[in-house]
Amino acid sequence: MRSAHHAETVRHAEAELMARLPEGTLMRRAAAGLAAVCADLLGRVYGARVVLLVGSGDNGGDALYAGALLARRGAGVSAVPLAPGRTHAGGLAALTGAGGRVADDPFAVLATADLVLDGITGIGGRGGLRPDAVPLARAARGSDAVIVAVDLPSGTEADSGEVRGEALRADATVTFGTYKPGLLIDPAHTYAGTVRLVDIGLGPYLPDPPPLEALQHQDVARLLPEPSGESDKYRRGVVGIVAGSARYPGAAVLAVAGALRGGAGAVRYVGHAADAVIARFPEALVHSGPPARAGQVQAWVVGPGLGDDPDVVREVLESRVPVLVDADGLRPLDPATVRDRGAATLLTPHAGEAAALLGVSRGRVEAARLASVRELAARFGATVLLKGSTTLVASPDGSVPVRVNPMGTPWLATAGSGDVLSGLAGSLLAAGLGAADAGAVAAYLHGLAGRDAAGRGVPVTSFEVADAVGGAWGRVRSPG
Ligand SMILES: NC(=O)C1=CN([C@@H]2O[C@H](COP(=O)(O)OP(=O)(O)OC[C@H]3O[C@@H](n4cnc5c(N)ncnc54)[C@H](OP(=O)(O)O)[C@@H]3O)[C@@H](O)[C@H]2O)[C@@H](O)CC1
Ligand SMILES: [K+]
Repeated sequence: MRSAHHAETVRHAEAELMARLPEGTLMRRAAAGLAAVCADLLGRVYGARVVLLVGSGDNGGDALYAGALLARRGAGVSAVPLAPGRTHAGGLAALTGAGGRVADDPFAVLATADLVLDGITGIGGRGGLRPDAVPLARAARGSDAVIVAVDLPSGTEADSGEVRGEALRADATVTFGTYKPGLLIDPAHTYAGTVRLVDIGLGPYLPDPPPLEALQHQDVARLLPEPSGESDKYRRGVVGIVAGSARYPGAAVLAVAGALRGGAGAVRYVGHAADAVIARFPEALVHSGPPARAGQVQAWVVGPGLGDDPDVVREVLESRVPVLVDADGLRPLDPATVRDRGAATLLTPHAGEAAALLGVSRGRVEAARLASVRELAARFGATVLLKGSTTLVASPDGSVPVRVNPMGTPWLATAGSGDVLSGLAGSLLAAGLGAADAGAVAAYLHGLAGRDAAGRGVPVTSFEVADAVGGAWGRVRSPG
């Protein structure tokens, strides 16, 4: 599991740890880890041209100490202070002592740099880059240099992943002590490049559980349902899929495709696309409805391609089993009805649907994904999976960590992809996973399957993604 903590929490942990250590130890640890990553990226340090963009705080200090270490190994290191007079004094002395210098012409050194370290702001930064930093960030981006952000890409918000203005686009980010939420959540995530964590010993001082976490293979493997020796198909769970319409039969077929790969013992389809479903998946049980008469299920999925059918959504929500509501099912949703349910509810909106539920613009949801998913979960008293390239899963209890899916891929932004995901997550619900686990595991497998299906670098269809889920499941179980 990868954990992320907010800036304020990191500061508290840092203060506790620093009280036990000689002054400057943490910054030296951070700088050593940072310099090691830079050396790795450069391949050959001797003779490399390194430029440090140095802000007024400790983020700049980290860059200066790391620059000093690289200078000692023979790199030509130039510092560009953005707030001369407020530059970290110890760091600047270390750099000049090691043979580094302050650049006379920042744009000239940036034009020929091999590596640029972004030490403008870290967890103390607010808002986007200030006007004086913007041309420097652009010059760095316009050069051939590898750009390494110190702790965070400057201009991104550590706690929320928001980008309020211009920010520096890095190829890699070296972060200290713990991940910051912004490194894992879009839009800031896309500015961070590859993220490397340097352990500076903060672990014992950070709260557990964290506010945000990202599953990894072994976490998903632990959560996957496992049929026991006595399982028959009904004990393994039946998932009911209420989806599709005469107009959109394809959504039903795709949701069933996802559900068949999610570990439930059987898939019961209810609706107007039964012929299309059975033609493609003869193993599915089909019923023309209504859902209450279709037979027992351990979880329902309602919504993909359903069209306008508020009555069927209401009927499914009245059931006593977990319900996943997606797509058209989200439109008629009333918070009180969902809050009053006796079983778990998992809502799976994309940004546009989340915006409609919250009564805000889609742009607002996309800019503030973490706040939006939390707000929805609180308002509906439900687990909410907000789709996107960094899918988030929030629980109704705000003290439970929000899960961020690290496996997203832009290849999944394709028609029908969400239908497969909802079937898959519903199947995991029927197999007995809790709503947050079902959502996070489904997003993970779906992302991995999307990456696998697009492995040849060609566009993928949603069926191909569904087909790749089995392989993803196997790989998570036995990596390598
Ligand atoms: N905590 C830890 O465990 C460890 C922390 N370490 C490191 O310390 C970093 C945090 O350092 P920090 O607190 O000095 O803040 P930092 O991010 O350098 O910003 C400082 C100043 O920048 C300014 N400023 C604000 N917004 C701005 C903007 N948009 N554009 C330009 N400037 C802006 C503002 O000053 P102002 O100009 O407003 O007076 C603000 O006070 C952390 O990220 C990590 O790298 C490691 O060394 C070891 C362990
Ligand atoms: K930075």
